[in-house]
Amino acid sequence: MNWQRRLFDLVQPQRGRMLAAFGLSLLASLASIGLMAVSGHFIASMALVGAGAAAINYYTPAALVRLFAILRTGGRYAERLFGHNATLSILARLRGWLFGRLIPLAPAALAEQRGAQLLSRLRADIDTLEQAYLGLLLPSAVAACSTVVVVIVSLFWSGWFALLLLPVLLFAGAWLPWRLQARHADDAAQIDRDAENLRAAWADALAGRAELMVWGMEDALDARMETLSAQREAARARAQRGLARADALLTACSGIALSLALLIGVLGMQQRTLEGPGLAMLAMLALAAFEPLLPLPLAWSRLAAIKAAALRVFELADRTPAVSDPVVPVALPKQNDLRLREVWMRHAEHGEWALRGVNLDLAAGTRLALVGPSGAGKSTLAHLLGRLYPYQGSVTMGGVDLDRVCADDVRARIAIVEQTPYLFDASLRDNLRIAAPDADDAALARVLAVAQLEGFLHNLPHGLDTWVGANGVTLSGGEMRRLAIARALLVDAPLLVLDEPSEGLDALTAAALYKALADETRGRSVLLITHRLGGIATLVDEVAVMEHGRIVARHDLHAAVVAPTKLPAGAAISP
Ligand SMILES: Nc1ncnc2c1ncn2[C@@H]1O[C@H](COP(=O)(O)OP(=O)(O)OP(=O)(O)O)[C@@H](O)[C@H]1O
Repeated sequence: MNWQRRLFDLVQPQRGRMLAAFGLSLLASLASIGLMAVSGHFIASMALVGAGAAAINYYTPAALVRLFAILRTGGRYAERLFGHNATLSILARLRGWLFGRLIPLAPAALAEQRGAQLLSRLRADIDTLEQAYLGLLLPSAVAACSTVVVVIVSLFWSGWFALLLLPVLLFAGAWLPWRLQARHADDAAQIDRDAENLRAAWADALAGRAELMVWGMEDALDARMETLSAQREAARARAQRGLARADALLTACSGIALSLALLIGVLGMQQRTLEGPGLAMLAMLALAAFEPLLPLPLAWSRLAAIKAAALRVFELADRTPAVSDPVVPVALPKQNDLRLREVWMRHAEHGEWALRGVNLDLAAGTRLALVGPSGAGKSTLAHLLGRLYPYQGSVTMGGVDLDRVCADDVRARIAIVEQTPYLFDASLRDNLRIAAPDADDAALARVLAVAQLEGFLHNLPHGLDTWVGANGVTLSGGEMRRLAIARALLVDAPLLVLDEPSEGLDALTAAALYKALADETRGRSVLLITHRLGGIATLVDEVAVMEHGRIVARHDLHAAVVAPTKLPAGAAISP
């Protein structure tokens, strides 16, 4: 299906609003043309009456002038109202639809997209698509229908005039805008590319402004932005010149049409087939016929950007989620024994394997620390358990493969605290309630206390209503991580996976955290991913060592001393 058809199908539910806006816009346009034509006729007639040349019916044209004037003014107002209403509904529909498509894609199927770029591009693309109706389709449809009506009306006055007017209108209303957009398609693509690069550079510069200042990179970034802006401005100037030329040609065409009207009118008067008022009316009609065509060059210059935005949005929306729920999902049994057999996983389709045949048994109630050098694949294992990436091999819980279970069911059994958790630009309360929307303040305070944030909460003037800022910008790394732990504790999951929970914490707080977590998760399984082995014996009973995507050793912490060669360099266990 081509992009126009898909876009049209998508906005189908708004067709009532779109049709209403079209009807009103056409009414306003025809009323405007009618007003000019009847006024021309009326003024010329009145002049002739004044010169004593004729007597006329004064009331009908005067009433028509008033009617057209009212319709034009009212129509324009209602057209704006309905047009913008239709556009906003289209925007809401497109945003909702795209959001629904993108969420299942994250993060695996969007792995190669930079977050800032994706965000800025989507915002801009959806805004561009919004113009497809109000900025392109509506003016084109109104211009086409108005032209047909003008030509039919002209036929009643002069067949010759209609015949000669038609090609001029077609040239100005169809050929000119089409030629303009075809000629400047490259410029439009360049403007589009530069705008996207500029937006991404801006987003990066804002997010990484501290680094840029520390490393003195502001000048380099300024220079890059200047180059991009200059390129974009040059393309815009070329496109503007093209637009100005098209506008000038359009004005020239209306002059030609006026000349034709006068020529044919004068000839008609000589042959007594037309009178003075008829000539004035034809002249005004010729001029007014170009009014609906005036927005077309600008409207059609948007086509390339709209097409590019639509193709990008559809390409993204058409991606298949890397992990999707099975067609016929199986329920998880009550048992919570986790077993991994020969599990292989990578982050991108043709990328390096991050897990290379992992075998791991985690019987219900087991508390295990997963240690190993950086890049060994520990966090990847956590992602796998969160059903965020596809894997090969077998991962079962209670004997049922997680592939056969709905991701939501898996996440109700396995709560994961990411190494770099994400906090939303919302209050502390809202960030916690993502995990348990019905949790009351007492429950939130309780899990915050387990996460050793009781004092922190106590010192906040706005308590749970405190705004944490975009990605928890107002919090320290350690506070963010503990907030994420508190969030995970709200889900009473039988298996808790903690990725570096003590990172950024002083030794005393880390020890208190492990102790509180041990009490809180009594009877449940814990998988603790960590580099810092100090104090872990409070929380876990066993240690597994991971290297190059495999588990290479496993030891009972309370029974044996861990083989030093299998621990990351510099690590030492102190119970
Ligand atoms: N999103 C990603 N896309 C591509 N490759 C990734 C991604 N995340 C991790 N990797 C790669 O996968 C491998 C395993 O990374 P992982 O984060 O699981 O290691 P880790 O043992 O948790 O390391 P650390 O202790 O430093 O957190 C690494 O080679 C890493 O570069």
